[in-house]
Amino acid sequence: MEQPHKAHRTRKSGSSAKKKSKSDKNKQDKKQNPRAFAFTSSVKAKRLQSRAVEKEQRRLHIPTIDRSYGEPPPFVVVVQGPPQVGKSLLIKSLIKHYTKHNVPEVRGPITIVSGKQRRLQFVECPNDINGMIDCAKIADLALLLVDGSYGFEMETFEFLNLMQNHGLPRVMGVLTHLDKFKDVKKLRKTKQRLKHRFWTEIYDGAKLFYLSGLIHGKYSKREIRNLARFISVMKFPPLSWRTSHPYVLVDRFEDVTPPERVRMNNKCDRNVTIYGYLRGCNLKKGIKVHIAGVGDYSLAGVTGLADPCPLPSAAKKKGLRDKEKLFYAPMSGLGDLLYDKDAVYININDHFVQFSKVDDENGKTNHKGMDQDVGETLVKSLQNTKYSIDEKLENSFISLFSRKPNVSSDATNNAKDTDDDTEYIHDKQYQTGEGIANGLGESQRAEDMDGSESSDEETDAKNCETIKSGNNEDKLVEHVEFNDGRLRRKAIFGKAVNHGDPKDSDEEDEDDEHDDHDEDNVDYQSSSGSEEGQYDEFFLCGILFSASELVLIFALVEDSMGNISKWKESLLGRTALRQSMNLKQLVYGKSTSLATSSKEVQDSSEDEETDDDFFKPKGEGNKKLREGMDSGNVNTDDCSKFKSYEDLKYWKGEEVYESIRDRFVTGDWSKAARRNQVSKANFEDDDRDDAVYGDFEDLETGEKHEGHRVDNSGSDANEHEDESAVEERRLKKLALRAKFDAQYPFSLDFLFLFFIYISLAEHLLLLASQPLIDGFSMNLDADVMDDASLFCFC
Ligand SMILES: Nc1nc2c(ncn2[C@@H]2O[C@H](COP(=O)(O)OP(=O)(O)OP(=O)(O)O)[C@@H](O)[C@H]2O)c(=O)[nH]1
Repeated sequence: MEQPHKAHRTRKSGSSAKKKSKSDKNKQDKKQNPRAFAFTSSVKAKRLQSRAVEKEQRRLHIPTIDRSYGEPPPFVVVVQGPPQVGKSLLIKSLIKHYTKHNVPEVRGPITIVSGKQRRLQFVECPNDINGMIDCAKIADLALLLVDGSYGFEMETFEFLNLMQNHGLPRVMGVLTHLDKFKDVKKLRKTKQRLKHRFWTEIYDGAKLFYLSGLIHGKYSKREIRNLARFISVMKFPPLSWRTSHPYVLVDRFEDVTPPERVRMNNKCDRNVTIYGYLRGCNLKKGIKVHIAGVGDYSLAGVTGLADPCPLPSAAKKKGLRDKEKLFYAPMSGLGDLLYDKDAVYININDHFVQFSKVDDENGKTNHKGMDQDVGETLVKSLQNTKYSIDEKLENSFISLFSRKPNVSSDATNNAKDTDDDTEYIHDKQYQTGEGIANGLGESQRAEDMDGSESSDEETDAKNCETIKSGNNEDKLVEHVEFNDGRLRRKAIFGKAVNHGDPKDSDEEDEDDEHDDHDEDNVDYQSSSGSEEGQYDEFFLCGILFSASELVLIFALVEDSMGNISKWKESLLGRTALRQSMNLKQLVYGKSTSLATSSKEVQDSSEDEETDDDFFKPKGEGNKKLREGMDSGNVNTDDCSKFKSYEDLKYWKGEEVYESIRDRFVTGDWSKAARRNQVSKANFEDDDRDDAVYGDFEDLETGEKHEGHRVDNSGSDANEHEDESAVEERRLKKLALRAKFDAQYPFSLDFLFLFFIYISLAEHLLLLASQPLIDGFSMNLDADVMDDASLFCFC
């Protein structure tokens, strides 16, 4: 008989029971059939909604009306960068990518068809300011090439600035020469730093491409493809000024002046035909045109020609056929034809030409025993030259000024120690803006590069006269140096000075230490022992002392410091020259007082060996000046005025004090009246004296001038009458006063004192009634208190 199985008993305790309860709980928590992407919390829902709205908002733009019709002209891609950065190579690589053709030389604009609806015209920006200005005017896209191994150079920022002034087109950065970095870590760091700087200068998130190096003398195909794709899909918003003005980028021109006219007069007016795509708006016949670098001319006529590089047919198909990948580069010698100003050249590839290079080692030709022809030798020697004249000229440069700065021998040694092939020339400082594309409203200051390797920084600090002030991050310092056999103008921002040689990867590990060191370097000018510190001191002195004193002080410092302070000589001279000349001096000439004071300065500087003379109190000079005035030294202050200092009274005398006192209520008025009479009499006497001096004889002409003599005899009687009247008045006054004194027994003095006492007594009473400090009161004598109360109540 079959026994029934025992029913499974679920565990109530133990590990398996625990596990079971846990899984049951999870099952309960999980919602049945939850909907994908549906929100469960209201907060999350709100957040999602606001994010979606923001995204939508960001997509909205002010609509730009594109008024162009027909086939759009090719977009101009300007490739710009400092010399030898790889501009030509990039253009060649891009053209190779788009058209599968090799361009032997980049000359003039090169037009290519890059897509079904798009043509591009590549232009290499020349390395001169005029070329940059012209290119900034026409660029739809600017590819800014930067030598990554060296850092930013001034050309880049100059061009950015120019573009900003002409309406900023699309800008993309391309870093080259990155293969010079041996250390990956350092490469990564440099890339990051340059990217952030680029963002700071243009706008946050501006595109920066990296070309990691050369493969068989060309950039990597993958990198070029990426760059080309980016250019192909890029949108070029029309710039308003350009769309309303017609302009032509000339890609070919021909001189069509009749040759006979040129033969007759080489400097006759020429007729030139120019070819190019018309951009902006329509061009009218007879309109005045400006040819960049040439001048203003009137157009004789405009003709529409067949498109030399047409867009492919509009048939619906994917991509371009090879046949449709057209390009047009009339100045670059493409298609073996090169158009020049007055000629057309046919280019024959080198491998078609057989040069007879069969010379032996000694340079003698084995011509089957025959002697070599002179002409043949000349041709062969021409063939043997390694570089053409053009190349030689390009590589050479004329230096008008001595390149080496007058640095101290120590500094030069230091520079040599750290970097042998780098010679620093000078620094200039610029103020960069808050970022070139501020107008776009999207630029934000990215975090500044953190300073890194400072091995070269020390040399920078020593060799360059860098003037730093204010916010260092905004300062763009031009740093001219001799590097790689040519002059380069490095752009340095604030504390991020030289980011270093890509080869010195060993130093990278010590970054942190160097960071600290960097900061030290930034502060080098504030260190007291440095020359910069002394420079500050100089200006401090300039504020505290007048120019003449400054000269003296420096003379003393000069003596005590010997050769150390030699650098101040020029400053000293300049300060002495810059002694301020005021308007009065310019009009009336240097007054004698100044002359004397400067004489004094000279004298004292001559006697500067004696310290006693030097340490004179500050007001000494002024005192002497005053003495000079007192002794009747006229014209000391203003030549135009005559001021006799003898006439002035000496106000500090006891007598004068008394006379003043008598003029107040408390004084003796009668005395004052008497004194007045005396002074008046004196004054009249003086007048009489003046009258005596009034007549004189002109010795030159023999004429005699008589002063206005006043006949006093007639007026004597009147005088006596006046005197008696004054005496009468005085007596009257005295009588009045006596009467007043009789009425009021207190004199005025007494009344005055009386009022003072009253106010004092009030004060005392007040003090006595109030405890001074926590329960302490003033213990005053009972008599004093009585007196005080008496005063108060009377
Ligand atoms: N190692 C290395 N060399 C490069 C790189 N890019 C360019 N070069 C080399 O730099 C040299 C100059 O290249 P070009 O394309 O003539 O430079 P450029 O800017 O047109 O020079 P200019 O027209 O004289 O201003 C060439 O020998 C290139 O091979 C790079 O990324 N790495």
